[in-house]
Amino acid sequence: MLNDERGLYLAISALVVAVLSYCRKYRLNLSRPPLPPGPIPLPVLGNVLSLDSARPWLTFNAWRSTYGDIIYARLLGKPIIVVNSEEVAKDLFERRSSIYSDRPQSIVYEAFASDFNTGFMPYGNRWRLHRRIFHQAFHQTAVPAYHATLLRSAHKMMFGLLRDPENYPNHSLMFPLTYMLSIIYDCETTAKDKHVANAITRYGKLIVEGFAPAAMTLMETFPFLLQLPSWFPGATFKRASLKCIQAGHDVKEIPFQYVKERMSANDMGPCLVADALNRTSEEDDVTITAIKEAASVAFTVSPGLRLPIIISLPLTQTTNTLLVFLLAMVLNPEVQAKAQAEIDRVVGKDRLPNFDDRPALPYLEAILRETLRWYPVVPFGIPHATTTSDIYNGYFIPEGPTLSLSLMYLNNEPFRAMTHDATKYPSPDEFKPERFFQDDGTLNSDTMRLGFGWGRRICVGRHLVDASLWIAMANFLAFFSVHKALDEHGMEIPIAPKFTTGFTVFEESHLSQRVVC
Ligand code: HEM
Repeated sequence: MLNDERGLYLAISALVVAVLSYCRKYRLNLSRPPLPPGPIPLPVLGNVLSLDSARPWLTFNAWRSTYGDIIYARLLGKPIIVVNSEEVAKDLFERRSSIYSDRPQSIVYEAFASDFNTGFMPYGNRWRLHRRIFHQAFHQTAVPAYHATLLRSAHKMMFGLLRDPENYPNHSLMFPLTYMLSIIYDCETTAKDKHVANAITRYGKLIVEGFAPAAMTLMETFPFLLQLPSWFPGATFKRASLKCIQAGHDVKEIPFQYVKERMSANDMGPCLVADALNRTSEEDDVTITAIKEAASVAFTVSPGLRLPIIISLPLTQTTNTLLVFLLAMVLNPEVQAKAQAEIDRVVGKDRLPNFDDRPALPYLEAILRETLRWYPVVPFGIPHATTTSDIYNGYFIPEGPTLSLSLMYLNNEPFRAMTHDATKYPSPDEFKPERFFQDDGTLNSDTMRLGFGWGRRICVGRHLVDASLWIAMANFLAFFSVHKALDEHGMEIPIAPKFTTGFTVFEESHLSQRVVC
């Protein structure tokens, strides 16, 4: 009897709490400003059925014309906020960066050895430590220390192109891999150092295989799939996860031990890991772990990469930008010729360009900016999330990790909408480096940093990327040209630019281009 009374009492209490909490939520909903406008969601599915999954930017563009620059939608129960203009992006990610610098989390990050990736990490102390390590190595005034390495890597790419011009996408992949291995681990891509490169390649391969976007959605929807024992029939995700975790451990440890051993043998040149270790006490385990993790981030991979060789995401982005540059050159031979004439005038024909030539080559500078504008290769950016709720322009922006306030859904077409905003960039689809010049013939102040994100999560590698792309483009144009390939009758094969969809885009029309010296 006593038990029954207690049970009844508990049930009534639970009911009262539930009703009160519902009323509180209801009152709060009534008293708070409205959510941003957006399409009406279906129960459970949200707006997922109206989304073009292969080309979500088409849906976002359609929504944009109806709902404006900031849109609220739900995808399978997950709220997302689509930011559709540069102005709103700056307001939120820069002016209110203390609120909008988190990242949405997923249970698959840890299961697929991606939780140590700075780009996916929640806003907090571990992320701050990573950013500090990157900042020390890659801030604007640190980058000239890498000029010699970048130049050497560009020359290596040129030798590759000279020997084997057909294979230029591959040489464009090797270029960032060569300089990054050197800058981070003082390691060459030679046979002697193969175990470092092998650990990186194995990690990349396993992540790309195991971390496909469809599998990721399945695991997020049914997290128990990751709890199954690995021997369980059909537990493929679990087995893939275990392999990735091992490879994730190796990709941090093997290159790190390589640096430590060479430091002990006094056989180490300057590099990110050695420099960071020299600044750190041996007992500071937290920082040492962060050094291992941050160093390997340059070699981390994302879902959906479709490339001839799997290297990392940051390096792939550099390669993809170079391939966009080559596409722009083959489609705009007059731009290529004008840049080559500038290089011939400033550098002459007896040597190759180096970084000292940069201020005297404004047209090449404009080509670099126009390449970043014409086709940004990280069309979705990386999603941001809020740490607290906010009110923006009269709209309520909810708090919480499920709020994916994201460049992700902002970009590709919307992001291209920013870089293709006809009021800022007239005739936006045309490749016109001239748009970056002022009436007096000098370059304007628009350095196209738009493609590297905003605020506290802005790309840490942007200054290095800028220097590496410039030196690669300068050396390429000084020595090579890219033209349309010829068919068996000697006629030019027309080029139809084709880009992969996904997190990072890869230009695929290279089969109808040829590089000549
Ligand atoms: C053309 C090449 C590259 C492009 C276009 C690019 C672009 C981006 C973008 C759009 C973001 C997201 C920024 C945001 O959330 O607002 C990002 C983040 C990041 N990038 Fe890059 N990136 C490139 C190369 C690199 C390289 C070479 C590195 C190597 C160090 C790198 C390291 C990172 C890291 C660590 C983050 C995450 C930052 C954070 O979450 O705090 N990126 N990048």
